[in-house]
Amino acid sequence: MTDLILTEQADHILTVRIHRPDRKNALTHAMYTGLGDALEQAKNDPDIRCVLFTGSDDCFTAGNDLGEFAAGLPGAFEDTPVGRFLFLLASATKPVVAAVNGPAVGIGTTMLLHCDMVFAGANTRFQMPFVNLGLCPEGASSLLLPSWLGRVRAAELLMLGDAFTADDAARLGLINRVCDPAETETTAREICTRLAKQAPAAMRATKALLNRPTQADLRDTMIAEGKRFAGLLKAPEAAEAFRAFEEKRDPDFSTFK
Ligand SMILES: C/C=C/C(=O)SCCNC(=O)CCNC(=O)[C@H](O)C(C)(C)COP(=O)(O)OP(=O)(O)OC[C@H]1O[C@@H](n2cnc3c(N)ncnc32)[C@H](O)[C@@H]1OP(=O)(O)O
Repeated sequence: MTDLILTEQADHILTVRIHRPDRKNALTHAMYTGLGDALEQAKNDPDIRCVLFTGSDDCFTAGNDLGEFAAGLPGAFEDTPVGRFLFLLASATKPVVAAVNGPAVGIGTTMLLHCDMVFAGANTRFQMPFVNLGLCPEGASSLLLPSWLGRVRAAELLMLGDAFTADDAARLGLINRVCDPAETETTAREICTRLAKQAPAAMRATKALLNRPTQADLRDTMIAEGKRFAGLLKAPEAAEAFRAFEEKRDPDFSTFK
């Protein structure tokens, strides 16, 4: 049980809030377990008709805790808390909405690819800096981004790993709306309220049909990504990237082959 993931159930909506302000909401194994537990709760409780993921007005999440990354993955990807969370998210049958502000880094961006609707504050900075960290894509982003955005746009986001704005994300079709950061959560909650009033069986069928084109390959993709990711985590390139982050400098990959 972690107090860094806060849940609240009201009006048929389960709000799941990432709350680790001193570390920019960076996600630890315990926090992934909390996120996975929340999705199990949503799956099993018929009173819950919609899930809302959020952080605070100035931060969604800085992605995986880099200190924990340095210690490697605790087991095969599919057995880790992050693997369980991503599988549960990708197989959720009820609508999932995200309200995002500030940094949404790494899994903070890729988890949104599995949300049904995403509302982002104008202060949001999305980023998938996997290669910049000596790592590779996760969360089935290597499957979903090229199929939705096209190969070259996906390669740009994943290979350069630059941050991009909420306006960029809206142009790419990755989010629904750019909001005033103070109103992102309220806007998302209004949508959740409407989703929770919709016919549940029709909603499940619609979600299943929207997911159908990629669903069969999602799990295999995540496992393939997870295998490479786990290998790269143990390699010197990632070690250099993590050291550089700690030392607040750019990584130097010039000597690696
Ligand atoms: C399977 C999942 C994969 C992934 O998610 S890969 C992605 C991993 N994440 C990252 O690479 C992001 C690393 N963090 C950053 O780049 C920056 O932060 C931000 C852009 C998110 C925010 O920058 P700024 O506003 O300048 O804040 P700050 O001073 O860098 O951070 C405040 C404190 O939070 C700690 N922190 C930030 N991100 C992480 C993290 N991901 N893991 C652990 N700690 C983190 C810092 O170190 C610092 O702490 P102190 O105040 O003690 O210096």
